[in-house]
Amino acid sequence: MQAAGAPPEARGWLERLRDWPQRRVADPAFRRWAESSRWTRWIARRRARELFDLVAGFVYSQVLLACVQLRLFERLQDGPLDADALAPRLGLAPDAVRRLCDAAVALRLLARRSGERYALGPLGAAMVGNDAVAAMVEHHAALYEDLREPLALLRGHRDATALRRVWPYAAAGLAGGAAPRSLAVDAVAGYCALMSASQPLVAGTVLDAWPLRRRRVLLDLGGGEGRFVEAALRRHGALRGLLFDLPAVAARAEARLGLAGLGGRVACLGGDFLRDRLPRGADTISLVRVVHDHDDAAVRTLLRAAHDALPPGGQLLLAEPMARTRGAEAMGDAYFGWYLLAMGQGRPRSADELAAMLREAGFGSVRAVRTAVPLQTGLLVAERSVALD
Ligand SMILES: CC(C)=CCC/C(C)=C/CC/C(C)=C/C=C/C(C)=C/C=C/C=C(C)/C=C/C=C(C)/C=C/C=C(C)/C=C/CC(C)(C)O
Ligand SMILES: C[S@@+](CC[C@H](N)C(=O)[O-])C[C@H]1O[C@@H](n2cnc3c(N)ncnc32)[C@H](O)[C@@H]1O
Repeated sequence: MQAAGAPPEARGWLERLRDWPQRRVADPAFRRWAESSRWTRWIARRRARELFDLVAGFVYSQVLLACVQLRLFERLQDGPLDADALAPRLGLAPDAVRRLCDAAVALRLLARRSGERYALGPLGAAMVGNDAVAAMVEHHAALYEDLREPLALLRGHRDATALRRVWPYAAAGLAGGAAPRSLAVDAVAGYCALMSASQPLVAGTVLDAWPLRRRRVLLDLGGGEGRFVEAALRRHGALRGLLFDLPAVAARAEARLGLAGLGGRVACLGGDFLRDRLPRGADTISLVRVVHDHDDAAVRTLLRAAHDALPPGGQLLLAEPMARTRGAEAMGDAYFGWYLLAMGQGRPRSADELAAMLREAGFGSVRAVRTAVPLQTGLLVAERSVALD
């Protein structure tokens, strides 16, 4: 194996072959030739468009944000409207409506119809009633504030990031940060609401991929306000639930699940899953959008504790967006990689890395389960061996 960064002549022929096109493209004279040749210019145009999308990504995001804030997609649900009809409903001048809608058409959020009317486009249609994605889009103000100076983030110069205020348990390791266990109910309200609103991206996808038939008790670790446990209990009438989260969050879950009429089937327990003994009695444990929040040492502690809390044959479901997801690579290492950098802890991990950590924690078998939309969540199911381990 060659050391990374080895000189070209020292590298294997296969690697040099693979890198050859990029070396050619990196030469401005080659690019000039390839842009004008009839055989290659389609590739040049496609690369130009892809690169332009990276340059302009923030602008596109803000067009989407404006549409979400104005509830534009819902307003077009009953049929196309022109700028004059939209203007009073959006509280904008007709020219501003056209500016927004033309941009949205270019991004396939909207589509143009005769009579200068605007209709839902293929991407805008998928946003109608999609409160989960809308909530994510709206909270990105904090992320973008932190990303304004990417090098400061990379160099670790930004302790007081906006995202750390959104996720106060991530600030717990910092000087002056509260221990997660002592966070107040209103300190967790913001992220609990965001997680509740976005849980529809996850719960149905996970439970479709891995129904909890024949499972008796589900313990949802870091279960937030209980949306996942609620979805599982509603699907499986005989299932009972346990929810474990920080005390302030568990209290919110208990109140919400009680109002939802599930108080008799779920117990909500407050504690710190990195320091406290986990409750016993569950044959299934779920970690939904929890592991990527934590650094490797904490994940090892958590997975080992989950393993020890399960009986032989017990199952652990680990569901979260995963790095290197085929077809959604940018979601993992680019989006979540930088989101978690700004948040101050954790990292996205690939299914293979997570599987290795699960085995290291003692699980005898680990399988990757395909979900309908892997961009929204991947899923690993690990089983504690029946034989003594
Ligand atoms: C009818 C005819 C003739 C043709 C139709 C053709 C057809 C079949 C079209 C398909 C239509 C369809 C089903 C579209 C589906 C679209 C979907 C599923 C879109 C999904 C989009 C999901 C998105 C954009 C998800 C975004 C998620 C984000 C940004 C999540 C962020 C999560 C964060 C920040 C979590 C934070 C938690 C922490 C701190 C990391 O732990
Ligand atoms: C990103 S949220 C996910 C919530 C929920 N599972 C979901 O998918 O909607 C992570 C959850 O882990 C909880 N959490 C973080 N650190 C914790 C700790 N040390 N002990 C217990 N819960 C913790 C947070 O309070 C939060 O509810």
